[in-house]
Order: sequence, then structure tokens, then C-alpha cells
Amino acid sequence: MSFDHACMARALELARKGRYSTHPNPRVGCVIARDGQVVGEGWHVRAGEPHAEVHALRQAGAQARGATAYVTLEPCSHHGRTPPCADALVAAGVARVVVAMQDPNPQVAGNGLARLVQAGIEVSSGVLEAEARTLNAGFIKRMEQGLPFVRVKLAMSLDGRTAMASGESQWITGPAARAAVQRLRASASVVLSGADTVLADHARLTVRPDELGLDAELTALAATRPPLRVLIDGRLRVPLDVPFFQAGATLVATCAAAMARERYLDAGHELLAVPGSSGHVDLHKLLAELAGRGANEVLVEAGPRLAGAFAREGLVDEYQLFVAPKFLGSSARPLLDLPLARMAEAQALKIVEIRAVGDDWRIIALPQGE
Ligand SMILES: Nc1nc(O)c(N)c(N[C@@H]2O[C@H](COP(=O)(O)O)[C@@H](O)[C@H]2O)n1
Ligand SMILES: [Zn+2]
Repeated sequence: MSFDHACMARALELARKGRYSTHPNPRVGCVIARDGQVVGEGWHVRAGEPHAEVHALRQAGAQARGATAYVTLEPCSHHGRTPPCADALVAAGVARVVVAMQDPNPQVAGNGLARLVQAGIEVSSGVLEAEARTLNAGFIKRMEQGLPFVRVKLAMSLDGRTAMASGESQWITGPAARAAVQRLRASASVVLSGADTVLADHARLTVRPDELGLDAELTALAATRPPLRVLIDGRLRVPLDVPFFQAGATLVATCAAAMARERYLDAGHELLAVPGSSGHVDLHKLLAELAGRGANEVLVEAGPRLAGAFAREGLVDEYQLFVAPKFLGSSARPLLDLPLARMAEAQALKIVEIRAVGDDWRIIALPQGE
């Protein structure tokens, strides 16, 4: 591995520390090196706080002059919540900047690199770009398409069942898989569910710090940036005294009359009117609204009907399937409500990862285009 790759790999490792706290901002890491030695490191912790480059420059101090800065995202050129990092790199006298990828934020989009070049700094782009894109898939999709990255989590038996006919579904998978799901929740901007799940499972869909299995620093960070919990309840069937509402402020997406807004507000929740038909919220419009509120990644934890609707409408970017080594039998409920008549209609997936998680298995699969 070249020195450039090694430094960018370290910058990506730093960026990943922001997995649970940076949203709506991207996860970014920075390494500053001079004469083959790392002299500064930094990562973006939270929106409103200094960017990765600023932390690394502070650590490098005077040693930044003539050094190379490795950043996982193009340095910003705009005045957002913080001043432009490109200017800070120029002022520090950095000689070379290596980035993994351009910033898809239209306020930056190449302007940061252009500013560095104008100042006589040598710039190169594209080092470990694929890894950087994967880390910020949600931020990139929101910037480029005005939609969040949608990850659907499903837990099933080896025979593809998610709950007994009675609705009983706890616990299909073991504690390691449940901790992995906790981390998925913590890294999401939004955790989204439907009325069926909230009513049948008494689900709360909260992040529980003691179940995350993270070190103290990341656990504390995750607690400062919990995901917004969103309930899709087209006909307002879920009463306000269920555990889901009692677990904290909720955004309820509905196509029912907004007359109930005050009742939800009084209980500390927000009612969002979303167009829809036959009591079904328009999922694409809801996702666009969530992106408008800064949601990079949405985790869907729902039953077969809502998860099936996301699949049918082609709104899923990634499935995470937790598979327990047991059979639930033929009267148990299927994974997705996805009525398909012919093999030609089958939804093709590309499996990108299969990994043991305790006694269970995690399969990460991506929908394949038409
Ligand atoms: N290069 C870079 N490093 C970081 O550490 C960052 N957080 C970003 N973010 C870019 O700047 C925008 C946010 O700016 P403010 O935090 O509001 O000042 C964000 O949308 C990215 O474009 N970039
Ligand atoms: Zn910046």
C-alpha cells in the first residue's frame, strides 16, 4: 500500500468515528503528514462543530506548512455553520491536498478543490473513493437526489418467516444480532415503522446505549444524536398511550385529516400530513420530506406490509437480513408482502456481505436495477 493510500485509509478510519453523530453532515476524516510522518489527525464530530480539517490543522500547528492533507471529502468552500476549510488549508500553508471524493453538496461541488488549485496547492482526487462513497451513501443520495438512503432491516428464520401466525415475533434472533440492529438505529437519521408493527409488537424502536456494544466515547456520542422516530399511520389507528409514543417525541406521517394535529402536539409529537390514497401515505413524498429535514439514512423496521410497499415501489437501497437458524413453519408470517405471479417479476438482489453475528447470520443485499 502506498503512503497516500495508508494515510487515506487512516482518514477513513477517523471518519467512521462520526458514524453515530455527524448527520445531517457527512462523516469526514483528515490526516496531515509531513516528511512521511503524521503530524495531525481529525474527524468531524457533530454538525455545528469544526470540520475534520480544522481539528487536524489544530493538531499539526506550524508543522502543517509544506505538508500534505488527506481528506475523505473535498474541503468545503462555503460559509455554512462553520467557515470554509479550503481557506484554512491555504492559510496554514499546506502544499498538497489529496481527497477521496468531491463534495456532492451543490454549495461546494468542485469549488473547494478549485480554490486550493488557485492558491497553488497541488490537488489529487479519487484515492479510496469507493470506500468514502459507501461511508456517506446517505449524504450523497440526499445531495444528488433529494432523497435519503433507505435501509430495510428484516429478521427472519431460515425458512423466511418473521412472526408466528399469532403475531408473536420476539425474539427470532439472538443478542448479538439485536446489538447490531441497535447500531443500525444509532447510525440512522430516521428510524421508521408502521402502525401494524407498533400495535402488534409494542415496538419502541429506540437506541438503548447499554445494548449498542460500543466503546464509551461512541456510546456517549450516539446518545447526543438519537434518530428521529417516524411512524407511518395513514388512518391514525395507533393510540397515543402505546410504548412507541411513550418512548419519546415521534413524527407521525398520515394522510388522515390534520384536525388531530393539536392532540398529537399536546402529547409532544408532530403530525405530518402526507398525500396518499386509500389510507396509504405516499412513501416517495414522505422520503422527500425527510430528506428536506436533513435525513441522510432512513432505517425501515416494519412488518411485511410496509416493508413490502417499500420493495414494490423500488424505494429500497439496501436490505439487511438477520437470519436465525430455526424454522418457524408454514403457518408463520412471510418476510415481505410482495405478491408476484411469475418468475420474471422476481426482484433480483446482489448479496454484498454474509457474516455470522453470534448464532445468527447477517446478509446485506442490494436491489438490482431493471
Ligand atoms: N470537507 C468537509 N469536512 C468536514 O468535516 C465536513 N463536515 C464537511 N461538510 C461539508 O460542509 C457542509 C456542512 O457545513 P457546516 O458544518 O454547516 O459548516 C456539508 O453539507 C458538507 O458539504 N466537509
Ligand atoms: Zn469544511
